[in-house]
Amino acid sequence: MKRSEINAAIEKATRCFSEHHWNLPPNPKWDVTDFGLGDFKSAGLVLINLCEEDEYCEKLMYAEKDQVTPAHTHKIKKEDIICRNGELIVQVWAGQPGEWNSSFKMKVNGEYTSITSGDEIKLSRGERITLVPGVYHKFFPTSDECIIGEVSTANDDLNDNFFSDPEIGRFSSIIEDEDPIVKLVNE
Ligand SMILES: O=C[C@@H](O)[C@@H](O)[C@H](O)CO
Repeated sequence: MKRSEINAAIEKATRCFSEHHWNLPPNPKWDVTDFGLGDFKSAGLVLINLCEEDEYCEKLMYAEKDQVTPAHTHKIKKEDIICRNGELIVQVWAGQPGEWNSSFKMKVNGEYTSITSGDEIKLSRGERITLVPGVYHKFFPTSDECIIGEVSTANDDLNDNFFSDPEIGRFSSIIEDEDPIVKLVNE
C-alpha cells in the first residue's frame, strides 16, 4: 500500500481516538495493513499495540464502515475483541469458513452463547466477544467509524495469523510516495 494511505489512515484514527477521549501512549506502536490486497478501503485495519508482554497484549484498533479484517484464526492467541465505539459485526466459524457448518459455544459479553458457524454477531459500544484459538473470525464496522479494543494472551503477528484465503498476508509492502509520519511496528 502507499505510504500516503498509511499516513492518512493514522491521521484519521488519531482524530477519532482523540474525539472519543482515547488517549494514546507516548510513541504509539502503529500497525497499518491492507492485508496485502491493495484495496485498503475494502480490506484494512489500523492498530496500535498498546502493550505487548510475554503473557498478554492490548491493542486499540480503528476501522471505517465496511472495511473488512478478513477471516483468520490464531493457533496460540486467545483474544477478546471489544467494540469501544460505533458498531462492529464479527462473523465467526468453528473452523475454516465453508468447511464447517457446526454449532458451537463461545462467550459473548462473558456468557456462553450457542453459535452456528458463519453467524454474524453485532457488537455495540461496550460489548465483546471471546475468540479462542481455532475460531476463524472476520470483522467490519457498520457505523461510519469504529474504535475496537483487543485484550489477549501473547500476540505474535508474524507467526500466529492464519487467513482462510492463503493469498492474504498480514503485513503490506509499502510504496514510498511521501515521507512517513511514523514508523510502523514491522519496519
Ligand atoms: O482479530 C484481530 C486481531 O487478532 C489482530 O490483533 C491481528 O493483528 C489481525 O491480524
